[in-house]
Amino acid sequence: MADTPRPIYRRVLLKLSGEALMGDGSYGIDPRLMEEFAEEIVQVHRLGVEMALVIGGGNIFRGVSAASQGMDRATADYVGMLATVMNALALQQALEKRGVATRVQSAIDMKEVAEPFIRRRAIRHLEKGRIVIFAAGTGLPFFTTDTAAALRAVEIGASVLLKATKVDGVYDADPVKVPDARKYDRVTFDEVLHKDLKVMDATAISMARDNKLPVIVFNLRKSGNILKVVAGEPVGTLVQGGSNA
Ligand SMILES: Nc1ncnc2c1ncn2[C@@H]1O[C@H](COP(=O)(O)OP(=O)(O)OP(=O)(O)O)[C@@H](O)[C@H]1O
Ligand SMILES: O=c1ccn([C@@H]2O[C@H](COP(=O)(O)O)[C@@H](O)[C@H]2O)c(=O)[nH]1
Repeated sequence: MADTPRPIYRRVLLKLSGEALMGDGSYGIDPRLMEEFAEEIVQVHRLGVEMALVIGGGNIFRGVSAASQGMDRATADYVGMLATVMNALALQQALEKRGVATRVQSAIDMKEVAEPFIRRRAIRHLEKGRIVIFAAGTGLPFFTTDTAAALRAVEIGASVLLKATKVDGVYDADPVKVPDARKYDRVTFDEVLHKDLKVMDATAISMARDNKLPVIVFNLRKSGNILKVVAGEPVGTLVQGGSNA
């Protein structure tokens, strides 16, 4: 029997791609995938890792796309933030089915479905072993859930920001558009910014850099990857400060 993985982090912020939830569909949530992701998150949580989650909304609505078709950008962004609340509630349900206590905290007040975001309360939930899902991004238009993830990670004192997405790391060009793009095992925040590598937005990268928060970008669609990353296995790309030597 395989050894139980030993986590190297005490508290993590896991950012889940909304788009990855679509699976092979073109919109919404693939229920089978949601169950798979929830199962893996619960396995990591059972290792004793304090887990906070941020989930994107790209499977339902992206403000910038709607704005390009004529919708007012701020309004479109509020719709996008509400989309992340839908994903958060669906994920909460999938986690709680597995017997884990969770709390959703929303950056936009909606007391019938979620707690408001209160930093000290979120930390207390984590200390009590609850999984906390941060919904509605930062609560502000013109931002993204990647920035919300970096912000919340810093606020709760997470040791690392894990960006679980559709690609298996940071490349020297968008691998979806450039088939021979080369993947980095490690890259600095400054390189990501200077080369304008768009795997995460610049605000999120700057916030992580300024607060010395390491970021690991990896593929959510490869089963077992979250466990591997938390156990310190070299999966995806590590983005951090300093040199890559
Ligand atoms: N240099 C790069 N290296 C890796 N991926 C890149 C790069 N440039 C652009 N990308 C794109 O960035 C995407 C990941 O970021 P994006 O913010 O769009 O998605 P997400 O955060 O996974 O989804 P969501 O917004 O739905 O939560 C990848 O799908 C990839 O095509
Ligand atoms: O702080 C935030 C976070 C998100 N938005 C809007 O929501 C959508 C979905 O989030 P993704 O990060 O793209 O998954 C985003 O396109 C924005 O429109 C926001 O305004 N502020």
